[in-house]
Amino acid sequence: MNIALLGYGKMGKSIEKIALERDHQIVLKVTSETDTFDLSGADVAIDFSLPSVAVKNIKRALDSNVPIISGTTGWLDDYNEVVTYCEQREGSFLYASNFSLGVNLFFELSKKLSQLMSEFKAYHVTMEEIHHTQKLDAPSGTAISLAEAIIANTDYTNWTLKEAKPKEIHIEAKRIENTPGTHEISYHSDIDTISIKHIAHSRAGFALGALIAAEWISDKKGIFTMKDVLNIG
Ligand SMILES: NC(=O)C1=CN([C@@H]2O[C@H](COP(=O)(O)OP(=O)(O)OC[C@H]3O[C@@H](n4cnc5c(N)ncnc54)[C@H](OP(=O)(O)O)[C@@H]3O)[C@@H](O)[C@H]2O)C=CC1
Ligand SMILES: O=C(O)C1=N[C@H](C(=O)O)C[C@H](O)C1
Repeated sequence: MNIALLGYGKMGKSIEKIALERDHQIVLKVTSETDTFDLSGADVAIDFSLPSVAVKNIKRALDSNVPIISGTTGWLDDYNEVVTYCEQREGSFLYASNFSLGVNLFFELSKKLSQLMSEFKAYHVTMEEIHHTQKLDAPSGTAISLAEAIIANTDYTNWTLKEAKPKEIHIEAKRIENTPGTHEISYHSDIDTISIKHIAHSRAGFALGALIAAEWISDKKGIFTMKDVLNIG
């Protein structure tokens, strides 16, 4: 497969390594230094760039009729607009806040736990996410996905980085050098705490998941999520 990398930073480079191992070719690498680019030689585009440029990149790929997956976080206020743009062009688009198999299993585990815990009002939920210090957005896209799923399955109404009021989920976003991504969800009562935690040991899981998604979407039309790719949930 001929792959265009829209963003060639920490994730773009991790994806390149695994792509070459899987016999794909990288035909384009776009960075902040790139003035103009041509996607005509690409079978699929993979966007891991910046919150401020992701929407423009995704639209560029859709305009070129190239299937696009995006892992960039922090731009989701524009998600519905991108979906409409994709539908109008009958294109192919997949966004995931986290491409790793482990986190996608963790999403399912958290959903089931939230359904169980919603009956037990003595417990309240909090979340902690830890990432490297270069991360631009907080909370992480993964933490937002986790919180939104809890909200959909319980009486919680919203998440906050500030002190939580009743029915709010407090998310603590910590930044520590060289931390690829850790997410922990805890249900606290006066008597005890129940926690589940996912720790990424490297970026390899995100990169492998992104490539699997790129391979999967390359011959499809529509708007997808990792649930479609992994067939879980
Ligand atoms: N969904 C998931 O599974 C994961 C998502 N992420 C998300 O992916 C994004 C990227 O992460 P990461 O690789 O660590 O970040 P980096 O900062 O390491 O890389 C960002 C890249 O985007 C490039 N860039 C800047 N401007 C543009 C532009 N206009 N068009 C295209 N590329 C541009 C940068 O260029 P330059 O090199 O010149 O600075 C750089 O190469 C973040 O939003 C992060 O949260 C990260 C890991 C997993
Ligand atoms: O910026 C990162 O590094 C990561 N970002 C994603 C997020 O915001 O959830 C996924 C992963 O945790 C790494």
